[in-house]
Amino acid sequence: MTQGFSFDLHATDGKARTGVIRTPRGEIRTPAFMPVGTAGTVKAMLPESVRETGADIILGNTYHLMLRPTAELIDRMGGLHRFMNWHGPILTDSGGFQVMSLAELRKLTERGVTFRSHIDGSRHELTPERSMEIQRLLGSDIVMAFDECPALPADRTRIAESMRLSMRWAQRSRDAFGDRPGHALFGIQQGGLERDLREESAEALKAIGFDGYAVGGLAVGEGQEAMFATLDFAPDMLPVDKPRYLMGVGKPDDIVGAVKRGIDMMDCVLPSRSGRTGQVFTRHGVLNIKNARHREDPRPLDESCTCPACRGYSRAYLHHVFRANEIISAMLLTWHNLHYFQELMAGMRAAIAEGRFAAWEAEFHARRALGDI
Ligand SMILES: O=c1[nH]cnc2c(CCNCC3CCCCC3)c3[nH]c(NCc4cccs4)nc3cc12
Ligand SMILES: [Zn+2]
Repeated sequence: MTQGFSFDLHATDGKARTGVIRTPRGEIRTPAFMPVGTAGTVKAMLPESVRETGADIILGNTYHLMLRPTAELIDRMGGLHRFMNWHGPILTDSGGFQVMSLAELRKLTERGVTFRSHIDGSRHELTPERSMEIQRLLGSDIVMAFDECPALPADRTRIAESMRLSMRWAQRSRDAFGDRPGHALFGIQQGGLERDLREESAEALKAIGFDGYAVGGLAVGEGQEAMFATLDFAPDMLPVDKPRYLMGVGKPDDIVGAVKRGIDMMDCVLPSRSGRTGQVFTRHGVLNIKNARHREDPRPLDESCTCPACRGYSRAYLHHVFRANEIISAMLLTWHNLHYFQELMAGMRAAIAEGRFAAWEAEFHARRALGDI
């Protein structure tokens, strides 16, 4: 076990778990939702505001930061925590997933991926070794192994070959990561929706040994039913005493279903990105503030929400500033959505600790069935 990094399980309720991940930069209450700080910022939010929403940890984005301003510059500035003034834990992704979805002229080989920057067309290479170096330069507390996530739909042969490549890259990530007390390296399980391939991947990762284990290869278009069917068996293949991180999830009901199946950590751009498009998450479901029906509505977004948007502003105002494309619109809607996602996590942590997760889940779904929100 990497010293300075530990995971304490406090309670379980069915497959749902609640606990704390301890790191030298602070504790992470699980189940945890991790806001995405793409290019060194959680868009439209000050770091202290992100903290106020209840987030214990944020994500940093290796792909964006390696291109601009470069990991070497951030290292010379004292690392990402100092650079962006976020002094809690940071998890950085390996860059691999973003390369495959954002970069141009990508070339994938056993060695890694070469690509051209979507910003200025410059040529770059990402390998397990380079990804570990970049994440070290950023000063990341939780480092993700360099993996390949196959785009679905893909046939079983392609999924098996991709998973086996990711397992070879997982070993190279582990070897290159070295021994960094207080810093953790997470492996990523692949294998699509196939039970035997997921098993082979889990066994390979456990043989290498990681401080935490991610369930990758999901939330890539398979749909919620297939994702939950896979989560009915995949997390159980991973060590019970280490954190389990489901990558890229998700909508509130995806998050609840994942926690119910034993997931401890999740990340998603949804609350921040959709906030900027006017999509608002409330306990009664989703609304879009640009809809004309909010034009003269004096009510807050959510009567029972204590965030600054709900304490100080009406839907009519938020409708106006959204339509006028005012900067405060992105600020208030992002704050509200991040606050809502953190409230969701806090509600589940308490429910699991008190052995009433099933009742909490039933109420979560019932609230959303109400009519006009
Ligand atoms: O197997 C995977 N390996 C590695 N990363 C994955 C990610 C990216 C997780 N968020 C990274 C963040 C780093 C900081 C910037 C923002 C992303 C996934 N995201 C999704 N679904 C959501 C999706 C998002 C886009 C297309 S699908 N499935 C994923 C599967 C994997
Ligand atoms: Zn609110």
